Amino acid sequence: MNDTNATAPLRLGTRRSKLAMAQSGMVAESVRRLTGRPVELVEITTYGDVSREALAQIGGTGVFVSALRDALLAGEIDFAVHSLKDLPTSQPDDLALAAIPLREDPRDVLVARDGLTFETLPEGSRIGTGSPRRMAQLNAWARALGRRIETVPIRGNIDTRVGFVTNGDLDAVVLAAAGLNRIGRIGEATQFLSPDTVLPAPGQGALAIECAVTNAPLAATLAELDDPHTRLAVTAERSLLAALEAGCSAPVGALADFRGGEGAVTEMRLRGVVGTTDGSTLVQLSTTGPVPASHQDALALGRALAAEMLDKGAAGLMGERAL
Ligand SMILES: NCc1[nH]cc(CCC(=O)O)c1CC(=O)O
Repeated sequence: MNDTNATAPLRLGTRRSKLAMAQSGMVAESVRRLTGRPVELVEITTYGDVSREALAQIGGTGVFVSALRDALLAGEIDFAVHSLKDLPTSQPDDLALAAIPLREDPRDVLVARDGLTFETLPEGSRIGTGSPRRMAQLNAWARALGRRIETVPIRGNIDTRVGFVTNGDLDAVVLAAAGLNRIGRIGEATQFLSPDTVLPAPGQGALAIECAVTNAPLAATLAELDDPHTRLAVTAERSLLAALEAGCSAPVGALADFRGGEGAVTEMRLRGVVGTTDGSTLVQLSTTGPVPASHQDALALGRALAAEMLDKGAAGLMGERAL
């Protein structure tokens, strides 16, 4: 590792996409401020970047992360930044999630032509998303409004997906607010989708900073960038996902948020949804209780809500692999 020389640059492994570079750049700046050491970006190509298959069909989780993890374990880089929602729920023993910084907006947004919203899009509008979770909830929403929409499977980076609207191929696309914001295009969102209607992916909007467990001094330093409430929230969300035995491409949404009085946070609410991609069936549940006192308590909360969802028929919906 690099810590033998306290002035040597720290090597931050990153994917080449605009989003990954933006996220890595933000974290690099924080780590520079924290350590006083230079941080060097090392570009790495992952399978998720080169594959042309629909993400839901590649089958495995973590297509964006394995090459970064290989580089960490090979000692080619010192740390890596991931979108937490792209990380598999099981953590390898030899890698540490050293920090989960304060999460930004977890919501999905609509980017529609002509400033339209979900409610003002004309009948039969074509809405692009490659995510079974988004399809299920958009179709359920349309059914509830007595409206007809068509969800169209797309993939590609954020610029490509927004491009389907600007070039006139689609009426709208749905994206994560956080990603759009990080690449400087949040101004093009025409509607922020309330989690009451569309729950985001578990961990959406949060970053994960990972390093090798053997690099204990670096892990301890990076831990200063951790936000404990964000970590509790995403731990519960990901525990729910794991307990439903669902991968990152499954039609599962989850969001934990905090409530309290007089500035003090006292309660955490966890909401979860699973559905069929046609939106004909959604199992959506919520639980609220004291802020989990530990990582173990957050895991237990996610498992408990998942068990309730399975009781209500979620198991039958998990088998479905979208498109
Ligand atoms: N699926 C890819 C992906 N992974 C993370 C983000 C956005 C950033 C985040 O959620 O932190 C996106 C783009 C999107 O879903 O629109």
